[in-house]
Amino acid sequence: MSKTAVEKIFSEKSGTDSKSGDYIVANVDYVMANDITAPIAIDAFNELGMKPKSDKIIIIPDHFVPPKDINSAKQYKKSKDFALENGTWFYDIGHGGVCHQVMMEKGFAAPGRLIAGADSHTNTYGALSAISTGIGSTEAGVIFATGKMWFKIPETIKINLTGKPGKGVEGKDIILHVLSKIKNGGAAYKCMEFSGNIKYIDINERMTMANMTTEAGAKCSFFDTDEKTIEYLNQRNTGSYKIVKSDENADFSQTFNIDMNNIEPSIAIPNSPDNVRIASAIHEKIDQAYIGSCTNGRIEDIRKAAAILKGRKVNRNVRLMVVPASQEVYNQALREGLINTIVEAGGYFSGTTCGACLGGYMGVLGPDEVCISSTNRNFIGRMGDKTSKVYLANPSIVASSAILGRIGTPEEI
Ligand SMILES: CC(C)[C@H](C(=O)O)[C@@H](O)C(=O)O
Ligand code: SF4
Repeated sequence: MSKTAVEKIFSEKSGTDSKSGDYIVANVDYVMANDITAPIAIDAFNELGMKPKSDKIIIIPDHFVPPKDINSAKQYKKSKDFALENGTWFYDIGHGGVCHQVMMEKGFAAPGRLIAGADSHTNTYGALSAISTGIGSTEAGVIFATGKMWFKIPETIKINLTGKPGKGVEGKDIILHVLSKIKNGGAAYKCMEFSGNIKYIDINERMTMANMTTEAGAKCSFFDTDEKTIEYLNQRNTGSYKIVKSDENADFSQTFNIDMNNIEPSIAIPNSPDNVRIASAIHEKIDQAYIGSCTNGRIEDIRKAAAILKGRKVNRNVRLMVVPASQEVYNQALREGLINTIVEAGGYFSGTTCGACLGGYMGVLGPDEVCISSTNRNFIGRMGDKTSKVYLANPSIVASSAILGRIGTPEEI
């Protein structure tokens, strides 16, 4: 029987011959939790009175670290104590970063793996042909103890990419375009598989796209393994993995044909990531420009921002925040002199954290403030006060807007 990639991986992990719609219990390769979700998972785990499957557990404090207040210090400490006591994988402040970026960098994400994470953007590792999905914190606690979890195998929506992205079109623009078609919730409990001309899309951009499949409600995402995937994996300590792909005649629940020639640099306007407009049509005045997060806080994103900021100045009415997605990204930006460029332009460059992406700290928006952001969500109050507004765009547009003092594209500076 022909199968989709997701059907193949779930069949293998459950030792069954299953198809979409089947309920199975699967062996999970890794389970990840962060400083918000690990404390809840630990409580659930403790109730079970079992020994932890430590080699499968990865704890990555990121949301409110370095701790911003006493409560976040308690969450961080509880996560860290559990990790150290039980010998799980643990990436402390100074060694880690935003959980999804760290999962990719440290080689946990690899083709054919099944990874569960107590964070909704765990979908990101589909960029490396893994099946990875966000789960509840208490479910994560059960995987800590058993190494297994039940799943309903999702159907797969095929996103068939034709053509070639034009000038200024990045992975962010492609996924915003896809979201504008598929809509918020349009892929609920489905796998979004990107196929066709993925050769034009670099791994960092595939990560951005896989990351934002969560905003369509997708259970997971999937890109085929190609030369770019292998090149990325060869630089990481992945151990062995198995390349899996959908059969030609597999049963896809829906196919979307997207011609990348028709995609323009785009912006999601408040208050939903699927509320997408052509970037050149938006000129709103801004108070903050934010580059960071698991969506677009990678070295490639910071390079793009620095190239635009070089020799220019951030508008006096704007605070530009650049927050690398991991310590590795930070270190690389330092080596390449990108931090100098950004700081000399008047930007604020911070250590790695989720921080303002979810309105936590380090750039929270006040009443009526407007932010252009390279992150993934612009819901009401996402980055601060409920009257504040968030526009989502690629990092090049965020950097040019920081210079202009209003939303604008690199062509306008
Ligand atoms: C706090 C965390 C559980 C949450 C998520 O699950 O996605 C956060 O990362 C977010 O982006 O909103
Ligand atoms: S960077 Fe933002 S979207 Fe990503 S895990 Fe952190 S809070 Fe969630």
